[in-house]
Amino acid sequence: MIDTKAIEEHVLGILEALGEDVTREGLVETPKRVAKMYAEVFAGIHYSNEEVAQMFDKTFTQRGRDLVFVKDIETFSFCEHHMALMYDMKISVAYYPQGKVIGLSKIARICDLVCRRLQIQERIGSDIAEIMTMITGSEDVAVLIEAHHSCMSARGIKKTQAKTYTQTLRGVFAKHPEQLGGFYHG
Ligand SMILES: Nc1nc2c(ncn2[C@@H]2O[C@H](COP(=O)(O)OP(=O)(O)OP(=O)(O)O)[C@@H](O)[C@H]2O)c(=O)[nH]1
Ligand SMILES: [Zn+2]
Repeated sequence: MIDTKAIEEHVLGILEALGEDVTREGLVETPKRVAKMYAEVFAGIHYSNEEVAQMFDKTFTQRGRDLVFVKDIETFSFCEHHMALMYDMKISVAYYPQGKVIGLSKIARICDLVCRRLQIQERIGSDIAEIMTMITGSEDVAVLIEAHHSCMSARGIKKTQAKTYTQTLRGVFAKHPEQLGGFYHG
C-alpha cells in the first residue's frame, strides 16, 4: 500500500524547499490532501497486469467473432518522467472475441486502473492490450489513445495544441489496421 505518512512528510519538505510558509491557512492541510490525492490517482501502482485481469474477469459466452469496439473512454493519467498530468485522454479498445466477450464496463475499468499508475502513453496501450488478451483469450486487440501531456503544454516546450496519438495493434490488427475502419487514425 501507499505510505501516506511518508508522502505527507515529503510534500511538507517540498513546500519548505519552495520557500513557502507552511503554517499559512491554505497550506496547513496540503501535505495531507496531496497524500490522499496520490492514494486515489495512483491506486493502480500496486496491482500487476495479471491482478487487474483477475479483478475484471467477467465474461459471457458468445459465438461468432464480430468486432467489438469501445470508443472514447475518457480518462487521465500521470507521466512518469515529470509526474505531470496527461489530460483530455480518450482511449478506444477493439478486439475480435474468441468464444467469449468481456463485460463492456470492465473495459473502461481496466483503462482507468492502468492509468492510475505513473505511466507513458505507449505503455498504457500495451498494458491494456495485455490485460484484454488475458481475460478474453483473444490476440486480436487494438488500443488507440489520444492525449494532451501537460509536461509538453504547461512547461518546457509549451506546445498547448499538440496532441499525441498512439496505436497498440496486436494480432490481426497489426497486419490489417484497416479492419478498424473509420476508427483508425493512420
Ligand atoms: N514517449 C513518451 N515520452 C513522454 C511521455 N510523457 C512524457 N514524455 C517525454 O519524456 C521526455 C523526458 O525527457 P528529458 O530530456 O529527460 O526531460 P526534460 O529535460 O524535462 O525534457 P523536455 O520536456 O524536453 O524539457 C520528454 O521528452 C517528455 O516529453 C510519454 O507518454 N511517452
Ligand atoms: Zn512528462
